[in-house]
Amino acid sequence: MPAMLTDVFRGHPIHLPHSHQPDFTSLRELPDSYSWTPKDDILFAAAPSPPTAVETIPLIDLDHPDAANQIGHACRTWGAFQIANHGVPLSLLQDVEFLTESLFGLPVKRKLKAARSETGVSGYGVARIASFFNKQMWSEGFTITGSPLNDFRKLWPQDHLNYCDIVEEYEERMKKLASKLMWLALNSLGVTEEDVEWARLTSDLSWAQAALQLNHYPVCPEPDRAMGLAAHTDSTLLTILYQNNTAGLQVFRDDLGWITVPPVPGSLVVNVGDLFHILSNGLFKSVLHRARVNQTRARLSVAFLWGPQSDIKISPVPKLVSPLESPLYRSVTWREYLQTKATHFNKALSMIRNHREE
Ligand SMILES: C=C1C[C@]23C[C@@]1(O)CC[C@H]2[C@@]12CCC[C@@](C)(C(=O)O1)[C@H]2[C@@H]3C(=O)O
Ligand SMILES: O=C(O)CCC(=O)C(=O)O
Ligand SMILES: [Fe+2]
Repeated sequence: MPAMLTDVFRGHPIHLPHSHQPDFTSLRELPDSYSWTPKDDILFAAAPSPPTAVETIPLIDLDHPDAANQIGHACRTWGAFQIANHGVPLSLLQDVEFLTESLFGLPVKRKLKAARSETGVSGYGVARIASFFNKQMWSEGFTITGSPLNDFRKLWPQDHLNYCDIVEEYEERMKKLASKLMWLALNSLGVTEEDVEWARLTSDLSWAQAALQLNHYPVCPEPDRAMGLAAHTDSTLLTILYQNNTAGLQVFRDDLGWITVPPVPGSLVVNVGDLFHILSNGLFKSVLHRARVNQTRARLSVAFLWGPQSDIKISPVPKLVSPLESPLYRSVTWREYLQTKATHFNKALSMIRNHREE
């Protein structure tokens, strides 16, 4: 039985105030506990891109003959890109959006019946990274790992099976797409399946696993002072994100500041996660991103967080390490990395970095 994400935080309990989750719709003013300043997050006020900024992450057509190189370039420069012609039916994206809207539209009391436990991964609550900030985020989330059946039964006693079917189909499509994207990106560096031992051993993707994170950013009375989801990198190999038609996702570039990722109907956003940064020996950037909120429109997003089975050791592909240097990172399992992230948050990558002799 492979080690599952479900168990990852068993020894890492976290106390988050899910049960104090407000009914956002009833708040006419931003409570002080939700008002962010640069003191709460040093990047809070970092150069926001002007609304007219022309530069943003590329939109790549997966049917384009040069898609692999375009993806490789985007992974090296932005650590993120959008994709069109990805093969996931629009009707399935609409079903997932409908499910997400229905879930967060339930009364808070009902959602709390499926609250995430202190040592668990699945369920309703605030994002795990909330524990690293003094201020609260203007959002609510629901995480799915493994079967959502138990949680969904609590949320929708009557029609949970329909919702389970949507999740199952979505995850099936996403896992194939994620694998395709990973190989396109690696191929652009000259890396093939022969070079990645753990992926070579199984052809059916059984080396991989995923979590699905549903996010809801309600309408906010003072969006400029609020934060939907604070700046973070994902701990994944890749994350595939569906966003509804309301802007809010921003990615950070040292040279440009925060750049908004405009929603493009039918397309999906792809983020390079920390494990892909490690695997590529630092060539691909894991993108720092966050979600801002909106005064007139609620925002929804669905993140497919994809990585290897918890006990597979990920280390830089030898082909990408110069013979004169040691690999940039030591090897790490997803379990170990998530636990390091749960304790050290944005210092996690530097904690597994090999320090080179000067
Ligand atoms: C697999 C995972 C990645 C994640 C932690 C988790 O165990 C399940 C939730 C994921 C999520 C989603 C929102 C942002 C994030 C940083 C968080 O707090 O929970 C990510 C975690 C991550 O990528 O580290
Ligand atoms: O809502 C978004 O656009 C970002 C969500 C996100 O970063 C996440 O779920 O990890
Ligand atoms: Fe994220």
